[in-house]
Amino acid sequence: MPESLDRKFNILTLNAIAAIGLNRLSADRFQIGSNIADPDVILLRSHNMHDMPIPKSVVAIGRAGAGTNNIPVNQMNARGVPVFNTPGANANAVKELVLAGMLLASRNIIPAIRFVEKLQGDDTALHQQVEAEKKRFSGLELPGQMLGIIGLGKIGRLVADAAIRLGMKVSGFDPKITVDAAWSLSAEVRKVNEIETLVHRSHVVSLHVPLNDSTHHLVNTDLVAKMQKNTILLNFSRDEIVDEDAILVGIEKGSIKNYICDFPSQKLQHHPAVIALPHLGASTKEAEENCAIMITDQIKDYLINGNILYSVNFPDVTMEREVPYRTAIANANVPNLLGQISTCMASIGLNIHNMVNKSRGEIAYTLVDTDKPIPREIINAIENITGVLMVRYIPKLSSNERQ
Ligand SMILES: NC(=O)c1ccc[n+]([C@@H]2O[C@H](COP(=O)([O-])OP(=O)(O)OC[C@H]3O[C@@H](n4cnc5c(N)ncnc54)[C@H](O)[C@@H]3O)[C@@H](O)[C@H]2O)c1
Ligand SMILES: O=C(O)[C@H](O)COP(=O)(O)O
Repeated sequence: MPESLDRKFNILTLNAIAAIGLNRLSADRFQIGSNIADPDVILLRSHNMHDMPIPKSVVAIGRAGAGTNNIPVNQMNARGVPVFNTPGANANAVKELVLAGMLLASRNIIPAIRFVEKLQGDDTALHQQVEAEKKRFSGLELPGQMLGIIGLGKIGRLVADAAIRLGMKVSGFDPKITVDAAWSLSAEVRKVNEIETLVHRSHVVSLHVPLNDSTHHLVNTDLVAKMQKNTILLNFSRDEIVDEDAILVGIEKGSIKNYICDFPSQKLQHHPAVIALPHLGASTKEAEENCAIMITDQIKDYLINGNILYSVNFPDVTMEREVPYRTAIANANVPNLLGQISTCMASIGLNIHNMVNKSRGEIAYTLVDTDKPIPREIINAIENITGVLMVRYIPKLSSNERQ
């Protein structure tokens, strides 16, 4: 058995990943560190990978979290490298911060706290100033207010459920909603087909979309102009989903009462109507642990069995192991590649025991189990087929073979 089949997998971490997750990768099979050469896998949270060279050795990238805009996913497509994330694992943490933001804004809590901090005098003086000035911070209650949610995925749905329980009315806009997400949505969420209509009807608007070309500056001057007077706008998704100049104009003109976000910027810093948190949405012990457990389990199953679950660029592909000899192939989604792969295997009389092939956009992924081991020259021949992007031969080694 070639040495390379029995070596440890190298895992490079670019951010701190909760130990409860990393501990699932046993030391006999995985070497993990923040300074590992020739990594098989890169694990990260928000580290920006766009400007770093990604070693040729990398066969997967695991994002312990939801957003993958910090990862060059298109570049990985071209290399046949799946990028994984952890849908839903930090959704409750974000939901709680959205609720906090909504309450902070609707009850004017931040300026009220600042007012109290500046009070001077003895208790009698403090009491007099409090009672004289508290009307400045009078707020609104949430029941009956309309919350408009843009993006009804893992987080948007939880925000909708919580808001309904608080007595709010909820509308949602999500032209790309998945069937699963639609099934799990409360029947009380009113579907709105145009984003302009949604913001026009809402007292509070919350953004829960990924950042990509189609959502960049989704909230722009035109959309802000459609908002009701005194809208509370929450952005716990990504900074570039809003045009910050449009936010400032909206505040100036009175259509935005408060902008609450998780992404501080120089332009918005110190603005009295802006509440900015330091990207805290997923920063709870529970979310960090959920994400770490989920991503390490996905990566382990991919490295050892070739199975893919929750990738943002590859289809979900899993197959039970009935025989030890498995090959995983990533290729361009073009005609006749499967035929060429099976011809390669048949050329030395290899019998295919089981096979699964799925495609997603321009990528296809195949798991092939054979009754016998595959010689290196056949793997090389498959690698040389035009359109094949990555081949991994991942036999399940017996304890004898592993020694
Ligand atoms: N602040 C934080 O710490 C934090 C934590 C987690 C996630 N996030 C951000 O929140 C985003 C959403 O997370 P999620 O877990 O809910 O993801 P998700 O994939 O479950 O949901 C995203 C939803 O947005 C919808 N969508 C896509 N484009 C849209 C568009 N143009 N208009 C309306 N809807 C659109 C999709 O159909 C999907 O239903 C992440 O991509 C990430 O950027 C931030
Ligand atoms: O997309 C996400 O999951 C969040 O933005 C969380 O990012 P973090 O893992 O860096 O806190």
